[in-house]
Amino acid sequence: MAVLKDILYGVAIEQVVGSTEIEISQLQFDSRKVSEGTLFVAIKGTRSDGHDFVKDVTENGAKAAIVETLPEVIAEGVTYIKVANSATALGVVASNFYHNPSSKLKLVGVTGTNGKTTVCTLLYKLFKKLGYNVGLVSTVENYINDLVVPATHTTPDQIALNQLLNRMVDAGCEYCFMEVSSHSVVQHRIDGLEFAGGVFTNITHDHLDFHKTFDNYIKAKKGFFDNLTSKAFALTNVDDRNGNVMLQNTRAHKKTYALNAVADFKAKIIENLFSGLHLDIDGMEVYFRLVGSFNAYNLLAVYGTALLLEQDRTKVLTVLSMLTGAEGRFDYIIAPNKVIGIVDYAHTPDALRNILSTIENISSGTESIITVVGCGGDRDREKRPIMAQTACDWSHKVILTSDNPRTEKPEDILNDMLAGVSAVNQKKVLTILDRREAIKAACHLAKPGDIILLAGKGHEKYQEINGVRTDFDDKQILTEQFNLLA
Ligand SMILES: CC(=O)N[C@H]1[C@@H](OP(=O)(O)OP(=O)(O)OC[C@H]2O[C@@H](n3ccc(=O)[nH]c3=O)[C@H](O)[C@@H]2O)O[C@H](CO)[C@@H](O)[C@@H]1O[C@H](C)C(=O)N[C@@H](C)C(=O)N[C@H](CCC(=O)O)C(=O)O
Ligand SMILES: Nc1ncnc2c1ncn2[C@@H]1O[C@H](COP(=O)(O)OP(=O)(O)OP(=O)(O)O)[C@@H](O)[C@H]1O
Ligand SMILES: N[C@H](CCC[C@H](N)C(=O)O)C(=O)O
Ligand SMILES: [Mg+2]
Repeated sequence: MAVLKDILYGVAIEQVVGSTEIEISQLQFDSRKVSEGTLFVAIKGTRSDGHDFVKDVTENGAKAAIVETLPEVIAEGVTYIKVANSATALGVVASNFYHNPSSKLKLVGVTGTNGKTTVCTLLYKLFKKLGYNVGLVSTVENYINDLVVPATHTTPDQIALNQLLNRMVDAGCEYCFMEVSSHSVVQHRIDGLEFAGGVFTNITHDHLDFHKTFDNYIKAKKGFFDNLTSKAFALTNVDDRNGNVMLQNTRAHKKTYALNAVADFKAKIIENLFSGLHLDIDGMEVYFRLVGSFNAYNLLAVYGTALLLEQDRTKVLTVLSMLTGAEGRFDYIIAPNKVIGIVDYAHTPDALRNILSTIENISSGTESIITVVGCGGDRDREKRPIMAQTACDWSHKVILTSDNPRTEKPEDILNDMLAGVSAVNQKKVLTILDRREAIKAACHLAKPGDIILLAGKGHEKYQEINGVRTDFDDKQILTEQFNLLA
């Protein structure tokens, strides 16, 4: 419970109709979940407009509504707060309602097309091992210290996020590492939060269905840094061509990391092996268990963040050298007949190219690389032909299959992918709609020593077809198939 006036603190109010001295029992932006005493926040979404439900919610017990446009009929006993942006207002109100949790711990946000989960998960594991109570907000799962809280989004909505952060504060967490998706910046899910720091990994092709242009996508990521305060740090990858763009208008302390460019935190790859990376990191030679040159960037981002959070350099590197990455990222198993299977979450062209070039670099050159890959439905269509082409360019055999078709026809997605397969590559490609059958086929094709890459689903435990999620786990299916191989 809270008094409306108190939780409106910091909201840019344009007009108030009714009393703000009323008790609020819960916050809600979904009319279907309103109960007695709710403060409803009307948000214009991608499919509908919350303002269309303001009348319904007041009939169902809502006592107040935050709106961008006042309704024609003002219900008696209901308070209306008019603002310019209700999603931003929700961020501020949710923060107040849950006692401003982000100001009570050190919250670090990580943004970028790829590497967010890896960097946040490593930071979470590192700070736990350094002896702190820590929270994690990530695509795979959220953590309140040791307690797992299932994740629904990469970055939760304003209410879920502040509620989660509040539980972290109650559990004594001193740090929280969270992924900041570009959707969350544009939809103001992170508004009202106080960040101790922001980290940028990279930006490459993805989510153009939502952002429409690459420029808008860059602006979305930059928006996160633009809103950091002068007390925060902004750590960016300056080997990425847009790394410096993130720092252009930020008030935060600007810090950089790179393998190639001049930067505050530097690393060099000494060896990149199947067993892990051997790096020179700020003049110290360290072995890490993560594989692939892209992970040198992730490790460097983690190292830089830990130092900016005033941790001891030697302790950080010692712990970091023992850590494994996030579930479903370069997760490999070896069959009894010595076929190697790798499950990875590469679901963008850049990630797919990185993972396949890593596999090529660490393979002996005599084995075949068999890639099983699909593209998500109701998501960026433009990446589909590019991902198929990338798979062909770096593999000996490619099986195109389904990866969460959602509400789209799986055949249509495969046709979009096939458009990227050149005439010369046609003979490499098979299309098998059913992902389980595609994995089985890859296992049948593989000879001892060959490498199978299952890309795109990583940790996911479901396949979403026609809006229905059924149990599906790439690694489990691969393990079953491997056990059948003599
Ligand atoms: C495209 C997108 O991002 N959609 C998110 C968005 O929903 P929306 O804009 O479509 O909402 P809408 O259906 O148009 O409704 C608008 C408003 O009316 C309200 N409403 C609607 C119907 C009704 O009967 N009553 C009612 O009150 C809704 O609650 C909402 O407040 O706001 C919702 C509430 O915060 C999110 O749950 C929803 O995420 C959907 C499920 C989603 O799939 N999002 C993905 C694309 C996403 O966010 N991904 C990113 C990153 C991915 C990555 O890691 O690369 C993430 O952070 O997870
Ligand atoms: N720094 C990086 N640069 C490029 N590719 C990377 C990097 N780190 C990881 N990848 C690739 O991207 C995939 C996804 O990594 P990760 O889950 O860490 O990214 P993410 O940014 O959290 O993705 P999402 O947007 O889905 O939340 C990995 O499985 C790997 O193939
Ligand atoms: N968080 C990303 C993950 C995509 C993973 C892939 N398996 C897919 O379903 O497209 C998204 O929602 O776009
Ligand atoms: Mg993620």
